[in-house]
Amino acid sequence: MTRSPVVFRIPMRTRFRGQIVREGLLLHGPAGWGEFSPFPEYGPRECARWLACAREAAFEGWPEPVRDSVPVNTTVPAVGPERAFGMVRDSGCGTAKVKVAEPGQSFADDLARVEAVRDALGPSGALRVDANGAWDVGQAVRRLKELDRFGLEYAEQPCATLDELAAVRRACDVPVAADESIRRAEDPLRVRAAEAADIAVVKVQPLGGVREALRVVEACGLPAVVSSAVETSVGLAAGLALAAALPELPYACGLGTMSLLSGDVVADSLVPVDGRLAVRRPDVNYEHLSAFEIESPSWLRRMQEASL
Ligand SMILES: O=C(O)CCC(=O)c1ccccc1C(=O)O
Ligand SMILES: [Mg+2]
Repeated sequence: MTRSPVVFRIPMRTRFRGQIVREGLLLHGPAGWGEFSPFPEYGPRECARWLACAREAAFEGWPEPVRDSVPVNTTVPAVGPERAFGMVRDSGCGTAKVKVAEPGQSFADDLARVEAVRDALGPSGALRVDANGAWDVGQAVRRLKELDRFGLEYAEQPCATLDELAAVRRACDVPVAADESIRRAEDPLRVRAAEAADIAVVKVQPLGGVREALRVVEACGLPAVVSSAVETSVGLAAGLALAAALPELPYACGLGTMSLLSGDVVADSLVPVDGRLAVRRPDVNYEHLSAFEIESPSWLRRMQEASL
């Protein structure tokens, strides 16, 4: 029996991307549950791809995995150094991604957070930063050189545009990863043509599902880092299916984001153990779900508008 869509609202443990709650809609079909949780600022055109991902999960299921677990990074929001140290130590992950250049934060705050994360990881850990496109080329080059004192694996979206990313790449040794330039682009393949990045960050919801993301990665020809959009374990499972199905997986995935949410809609959450997620698809648990379920005609409308 197919169930009606359910809307959830889950408080975040710390503010992330300026948000304090994560909302979305869960869609049920013969293949299981899918998550439709575009960010508030996304319009119907972008939302159509997010919905395609939920529909693939609910009606088709995913391609066969080629591995049974995947390495993940822990994600460190714009918190103070003590908190950042504790989050990384408690995560058990050997790779950490640190948010930098967030509104209201100074570069001194970023430096202190990155230093604390390096201390928590030890010298053998991998440390990446994500500026969400906030720097201009000059700032990016100077700041990445300074942050690289702590040893950077790569910098995610240091600047907003492809031309800027290409300029940063030419001027600095830290590898560049494209996130928003893939996630919000009409044509994600332009990243490669512009020689704007060394690495492609791929998220299944904004790309339109696991199969579509596999096609984008193949056509793009860059090594992929599979990441979440901070989803419940229903949405994370789709990202995990992509990471499990990619022919090559050279980097830890940004799928260790359950720790950013205060609850989940499944009983057996996709939480990493020793820095890895076992490849599986947890089922919705109605007791957990009911704790976060809300009435929301606006989410049903958002889904309809994304279908037009
Ligand atoms: O990559 C990760 O570690 C987690 C995902 C993440 O950072 C993220 C989650 C939601 C929206 C934007 C981003 C981002 O990478 O900028
Ligand atoms: Mg990013």
